Amino acid sequence: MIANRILTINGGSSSIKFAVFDIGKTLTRALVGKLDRIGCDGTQVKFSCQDSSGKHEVDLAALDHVGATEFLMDWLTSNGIIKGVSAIGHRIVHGMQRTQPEIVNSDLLNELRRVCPYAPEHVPAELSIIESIRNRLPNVPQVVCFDTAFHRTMPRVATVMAIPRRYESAGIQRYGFHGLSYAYLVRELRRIGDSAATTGRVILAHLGNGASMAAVVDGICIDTSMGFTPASGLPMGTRSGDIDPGVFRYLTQQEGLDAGSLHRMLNHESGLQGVSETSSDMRDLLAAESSDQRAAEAVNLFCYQAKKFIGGYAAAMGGVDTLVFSGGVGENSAEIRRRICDGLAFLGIDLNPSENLANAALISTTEGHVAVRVVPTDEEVMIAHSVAERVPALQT
Ligand SMILES: Nc1ncnc2c1ncn2[C@@H]1O[C@H](COP(=O)(O)OP(=O)(O)O)[C@@H](O)[C@H]1O
Ligand SMILES: CC(=O)OP(=O)(O)O
Ligand SMILES: [Mg+2]
Repeated sequence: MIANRILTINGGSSSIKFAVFDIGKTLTRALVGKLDRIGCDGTQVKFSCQDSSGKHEVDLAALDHVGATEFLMDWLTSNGIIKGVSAIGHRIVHGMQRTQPEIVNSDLLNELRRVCPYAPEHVPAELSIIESIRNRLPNVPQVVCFDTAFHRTMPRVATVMAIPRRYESAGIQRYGFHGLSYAYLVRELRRIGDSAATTGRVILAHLGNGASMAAVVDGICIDTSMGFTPASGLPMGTRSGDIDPGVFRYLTQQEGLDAGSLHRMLNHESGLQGVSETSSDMRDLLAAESSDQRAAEAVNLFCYQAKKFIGGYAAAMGGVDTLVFSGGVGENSAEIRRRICDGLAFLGIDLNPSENLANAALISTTEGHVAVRVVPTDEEVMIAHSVAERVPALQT
């Protein structure tokens, strides 16, 4: 087989991000793109893609994940890209106890179908993408990379849930997510020579639509804010984050919500969207907060909870040497970083305002003991590396 390109697919609950890498001595990104607003009733799906010839954008009808995948594969085929693809890699949000990327076969797909109830927002859609590609390209190897794998090093004290022990056998525990992003950030810290990624205490903040943090000691994850599902921890675009279980009883008894509507409310109508009543998008809220108290409250709630997680992880690790901001909010919003770090000088966290405003790679002052960094994450390149390692024909 002539191995020359890897396609990566990062299927989210309402989006598919994709990239194509040329395989040479290193992996070179040839193309990136995204399909947005998948499965949103009556909403057009937007396709956008950037390659060396420029940007391509198409407005599509409302589509589910299979329809969006079919469009993507048709587009890649008609543009002559798919014939160069020798292997395909996917992010799978939940892998239970799995620690390594795996090549897809029928047995693995059957096993992963059993994982669906653990991450119903993500895994069914991710599997439907794999199956649709498999029908089309049965001879192209596909590799799955698990978001949970990074967190498998967490000690029991961080994974056990304080409910009756018997539920553990049903798999109820903290798993943690955003692991491909965290693995990339640790790798990047090492590449730039931050020794805390090898021997030290690091807090990684992946603040995007989905938002979480991880505490990493000597390169090993010891705790993370997402738990049994990606709905817990920090408040997010539309997810509540941590919530008092008493709310479930109240809402089921007083408001007549059933399990399905509770799930929908906590995953799709909560977080920034729920509190602001206008938008799940941090940019919209920052623009509106001076004239809209609800937007201001949503932003403040996000920053306050993020600050508390940093304090908690500093306590868990006995201090912190490096703090990393990543994800769409973490990489781009100086204002959010400023508010999160405000008042954390007692931990040695002190931002340099001009570097912070410039989204510089290092945004802390020399007076602070903590190196505060902005590192753009790259889940796609982590997937591509895993594909190159797992598919023997691709190894150079
Ligand atoms: N300049 C910015 N200022 C504030 N928020 C931003 C900025 N750029 C992007 N964001 C926010 O990043 C979030 C999306 O993050 P991203 O990591 O791209 O999402 P996803 O989880 O879908 O991958 C949105 O809330 C968006 O408003
Ligand atoms: C795991 C998770 O929450 O992923 P995303 O942020 O892509 O929704
Ligand atoms: Mg994301």
